[in-house]
This record gives sequence, structure tokens and C-alpha cells, in this order.
Amino acid sequence: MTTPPSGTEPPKPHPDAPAPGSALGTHYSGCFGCGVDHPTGLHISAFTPDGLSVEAEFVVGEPHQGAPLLAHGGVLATAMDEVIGMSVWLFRKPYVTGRLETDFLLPVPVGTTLHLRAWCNGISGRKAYLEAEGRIGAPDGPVAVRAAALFIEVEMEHFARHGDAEAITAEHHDFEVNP
Ligand SMILES: CCCCC/C=C\C/C=C\C/C=C\C/C=C\CCCC(=O)SCCNC(=O)CCNC(=O)[C@H](O)C(C)(C)COP(=O)(O)OP(=O)(O)OC[C@H]1O[C@@H](n2cnc3c(N)ncnc32)[C@H](O)[C@@H]1OP(=O)(O)O
Repeated sequence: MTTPPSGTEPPKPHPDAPAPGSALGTHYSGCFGCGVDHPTGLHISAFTPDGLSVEAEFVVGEPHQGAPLLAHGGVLATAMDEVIGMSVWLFRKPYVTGRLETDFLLPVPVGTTLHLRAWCNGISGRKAYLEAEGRIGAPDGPVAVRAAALFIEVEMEHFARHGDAEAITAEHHDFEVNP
């Protein structure tokens, strides 16, 4: 379910994708993954090296423990979800996570800097097929976490209908709930 159907072309950068090397801001200040105003969130900040993929660093801290001095797997899965979500946003359409598969290959001690990378293998209709990995200590360090995901394209209206329309209008000025 997270593998693109055969014949699906790998995506090309969107014409309005951020320039290679650009930092990607938060999509919502209250987001648990990237929100700058979240009191206990992961505060992941990322950049795109090529307008197609996303790279970020996540320092595992004491609030992220599952076992003593080891990262909680659910926190690592959240970090994967976040960078994958950031990478599909490069295509300038809103998507939500439909399915997220995570492989935990190595324990991740508190204090580790995880080097995260996410990319898209293909888009077919409303479905985007994505992957991510988290490497310990360096961009070419050992892979501790791998993820594969199916994201589903939605209308911006999805977030207004199910969530907080005013917050969306406040942070996404190009979006009007009642145009
Ligand atoms: C200020 C606020 C800002 C708001 C955000 C605005 C914009 C976003 C901007 C930037 C984003 C940037 C970064 C994002 C960072 C982090 C990302 C975090 C992402 C999340 O954390 S997001 C929360 C968790 N996520 C959900 O909250 C989804 C709940 N869910 C639903 O809302 C529905 O479930 C939905 C819409 C997914 C589908 O519903 P639907 O009715 O539209 O469509 P339908 O069911 O027909 O599915 C269509 C085709 O997808 C297949 N399909 C669906 N689900 C599948 C599954 N699980 N496995 C395998 N296949 C699946 C079907 O099988 C069918 O396939 P087929 O067409 O072949 O039959």
C-alpha cells in the first residue's frame, strides 16, 4: 500500500517549490512536530536541498524517552510523519497521512542527533508514496528508523471543516474559508 503502482513516474519539482537550500517554515505554529509556539513539541526545522526532498535534524531529549535514556518509538514515528508531510507539501497541495509504516532498526539514545531525510517516490491520483529515514549522528550515519507512507490529497477545506477554520485563515493568508 506504500509502494507506487508500477509505471508511476518519480515526481519533478513543482515550479513554485522553494529554491534548493531553502529553509522550510512551520505550516502551523501549534503543530506538535514543527510548531514554533508548541511548548513541548519536537520543534523540527527543515530545509530542502533540491525542491523535492527534505532534510532535518532532531535531537532526542529526555522528554522523548520510552525506556530510560532511549527514545520512544512513537516519538520517532512522529518525526518521520513530520518530515514526510513537509516533503509532500513541496508539491503545493495539502495532503494528510493515510498510512505510516515504521521500522525501528536501532535503539536511539537520549542526546542523539537524528539526521532525517524524506522524499517522494511517486504520485498517482490523490495518492502520494513517500519514504523517510533517520540516521544516527551524521547524514551518512547508521540508519535507526525507516518509514514508508501513503499520503492522501485533500482540499484545504478539509482542515477548516474538521478543525479550526479561523486558525487556517490566520496562518495561510491565501486561503479564505468563505471567499
Ligand atoms: C493553520 C492550519 C494549517 C493546516 C494545514 C494546512 C496545510 C498543510 C500544509 C503543509 C503541510 C506541511 C507539513 C505537514 C507536516 C506534517 C504532516 C503531519 C500529517 C498528519 O499527521 S495528518 C493527520 C493524520 N491523518 C488524518 O487525520 C487523516 C484522517 N483520514 C481522513 O481524513 C480520510 O480517511 C482521508 C482524507 C485520508 C481519505 O478519505 P476520503 O474520503 O477523502 O477518500 P477515500 O477514503 O476514498 O480514500 C482515497 C483513496 O485513498 C485510499 N486510502 C485512504 N486511506 C488509506 C489508508 N489508511 N491506507 C490505504 N489506503 C488508503 C483509499 O482506499 C482510496 O483509494 P482508491 O481511490 O484507490 O479507492
